Amino acid sequence: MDVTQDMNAQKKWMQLPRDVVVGHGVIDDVKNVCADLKLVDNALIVTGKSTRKIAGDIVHDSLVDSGQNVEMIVSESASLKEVDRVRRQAVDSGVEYLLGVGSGKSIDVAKLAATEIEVPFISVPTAASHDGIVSSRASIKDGTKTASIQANAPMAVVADTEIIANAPYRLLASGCGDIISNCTAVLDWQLANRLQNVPFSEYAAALSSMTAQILIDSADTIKPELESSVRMVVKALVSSGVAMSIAGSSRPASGSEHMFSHALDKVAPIPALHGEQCGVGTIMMMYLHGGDWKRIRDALKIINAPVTAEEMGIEDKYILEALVLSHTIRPERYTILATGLTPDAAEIVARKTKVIS
Ligand SMILES: NC(=O)C1=CN([C@@H]2O[C@H](COP(=O)(O)OP(=O)(O)OC[C@H]3O[C@@H](n4cnc5c(N)ncnc54)[C@H](O)[C@@H]3O)[C@@H](O)[C@H]2O)C=CC1
Ligand SMILES: O=C(CO)COP(=O)(O)O
Ligand SMILES: [Zn+2]
Repeated sequence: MDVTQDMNAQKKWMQLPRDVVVGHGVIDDVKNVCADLKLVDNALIVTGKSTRKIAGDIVHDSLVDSGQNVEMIVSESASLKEVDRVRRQAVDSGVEYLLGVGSGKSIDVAKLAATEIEVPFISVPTAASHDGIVSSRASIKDGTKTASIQANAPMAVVADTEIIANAPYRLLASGCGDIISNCTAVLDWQLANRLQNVPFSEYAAALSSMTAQILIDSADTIKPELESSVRMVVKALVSSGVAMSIAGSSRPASGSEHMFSHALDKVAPIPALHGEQCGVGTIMMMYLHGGDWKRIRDALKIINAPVTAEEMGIEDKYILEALVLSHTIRPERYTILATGLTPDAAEIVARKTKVIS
């Protein structure tokens, strides 16, 4: 390989948020963050029905008071149809930037719409339920399929710990599950590198693993309605998002446990939250890796995140169906699942780890 080729092979474009603001009442700083980024007019806010009242209206009024033209759209679902609707409104109104104010669905719709029209996007999460609040990934439904789409990372993340602490604690516990899932995601990534020479970033892997380990070690500090707990989880989600940006993919934070979660989204009539499913998936995939699955399970229990099918409100049969389906979710991504679990092997995993009784 000549020098130019080698240099191209080494080229990597890492997109990271420019500003990350975390703290009590920082929602009032959104206007200052926009000013700092020279985003001073023509904004479109994407929010949810309930999160509009919690934060969307506050951000809207604050930006209007600072002299900006601001439109707001309530997004019902994280679907391609919704992204198109937002994109069309943004183009028709000639907006200069978008803000996702709410939970994962609103943030993903804003993130992908902003990417498609090549304008900046600011993430203002009202819950710390998964690392999508920071990442450059967008999970968007296209019919019955949910695709994980590469998008632009938010230019800024403004996480108001007071608002997030007041969200249902289940959402914070879900965010913890998504962080703890980094444990098996990194093990899968290392395995894929050894067996298939898949490109691997030591820095992204170390950051991702360390983030999960710190949270596991601090599990007993994660309590409902505590802003210090929110700060810890948000910083961990930021860290996971940065690891994905360094890697240029979701590999540091998404492995076999995520494939299980995506499979459960397909087969379960009423799936649980993303982070909850990933947490339970991590228990079982850690067992397959021959790792300390009990430590994972104990940490999730301390945090009061679900560790069984029953606690997720999902029937055992869907856990087994999802386990057998998991390896087909992203066949190009090699993990411990390899060519897939047989039905009897799936039952052994789920029973040994007490996910099903
Ligand atoms: N882009 C990415 O990297 C990722 C994206 N996702 C996607 O994110 C979506 C799931 O996001 P989630 O936030 O887990 O669920 P969600 O977006 O469905 O929100 C869950 C519920 O929490 C409510 N909520 C949010 N903040 C609240 C607050 N402060 N007070 C009271 N209620 C509040 C919402 O109104 C909603 O009813 C899915 O579409 C999933 O595919 C999941 C993981 C990663
Ligand atoms: O959820 C994610 C990381 O936590 C994103 O991963 P996916 O690429 O599997 O959607
Ligand atoms: Zn995730």
